[in-house]
Amino acid sequence: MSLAAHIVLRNVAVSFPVLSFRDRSLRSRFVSAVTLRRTAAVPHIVTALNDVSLDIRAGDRLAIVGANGAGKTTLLRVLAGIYHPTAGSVDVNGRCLSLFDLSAGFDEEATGYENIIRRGLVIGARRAEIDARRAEIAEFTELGDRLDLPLRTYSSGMMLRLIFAVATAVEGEIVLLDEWIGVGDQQFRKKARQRLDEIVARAGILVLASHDVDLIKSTCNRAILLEEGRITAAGSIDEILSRYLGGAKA
Ligand SMILES: Nc1ncnc2c1ncn2[C@@H]1O[C@H](COP(=O)(O)OP(=O)(O)OP(=O)(O)O)[C@@H](O)[C@H]1O
Repeated sequence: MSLAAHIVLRNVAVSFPVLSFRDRSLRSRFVSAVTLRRTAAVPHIVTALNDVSLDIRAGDRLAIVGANGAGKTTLLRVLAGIYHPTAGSVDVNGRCLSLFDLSAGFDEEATGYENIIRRGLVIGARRAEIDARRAEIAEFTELGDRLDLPLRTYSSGMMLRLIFAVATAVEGEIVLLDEWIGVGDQQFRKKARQRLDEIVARAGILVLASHDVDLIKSTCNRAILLEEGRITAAGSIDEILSRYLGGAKA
């Protein structure tokens, strides 16, 4: 386990400027089309994270808990360096392995082999590292010659095998996960689960954003509750889960 890994967030905010259209009725769209007048776009700011401060140290298995839209994925993306905060500071010390946003980096027209490289770069691997592990990744997928075919010809189970094989061939001191990736058929699932367990055991830090109470309880040792982009509680798993589940026994 890496003892150097740590993450410090201070007063982090993430906002998205979006344009919304106040009146999208059929009538108003017809009038706009006939008069060539454009429907007024209304600028709007969505605040996904607000004033988030957090210290995560080696040995922490942190669960991010919260309702839909609370900001969990946005927080993972900030930790992964995909989003830069609009306010506050983010200090991530250690290499991140991003095992969420499963479809990011894939190209439907590229072959399985080409996609191994694309996806590897997206999750944080270096090109030389992917090249060195190409054969091992290919073997883990058990897809054989199908790796020479374009991704659009893959079934969803085959696609998941590829995603998982790439993800687990790369080491990370900090592992960022949303759900435990449930992959393929029974035989592959067992092999995948074992590999993921090893990765998590080796990681200095695990951050897991999930709605799965059993997974959180079996994996994490501390938790935060996100509500409308803010951390409203931090503490033990039982404490945070019972608060999240509305006082029901977790
Ligand atoms: N790219 C974006 N543009 C505009 N708004 C966004 C964007 N990404 C996220 N949001 C908004 O930010 C808020 C937090 O979204 P986020 O995906 O982080 O929530 P979440 O807790 O992961 O939700 P879920 O449990 O449903 O996956 C939501 O209101 C969402 O609509």
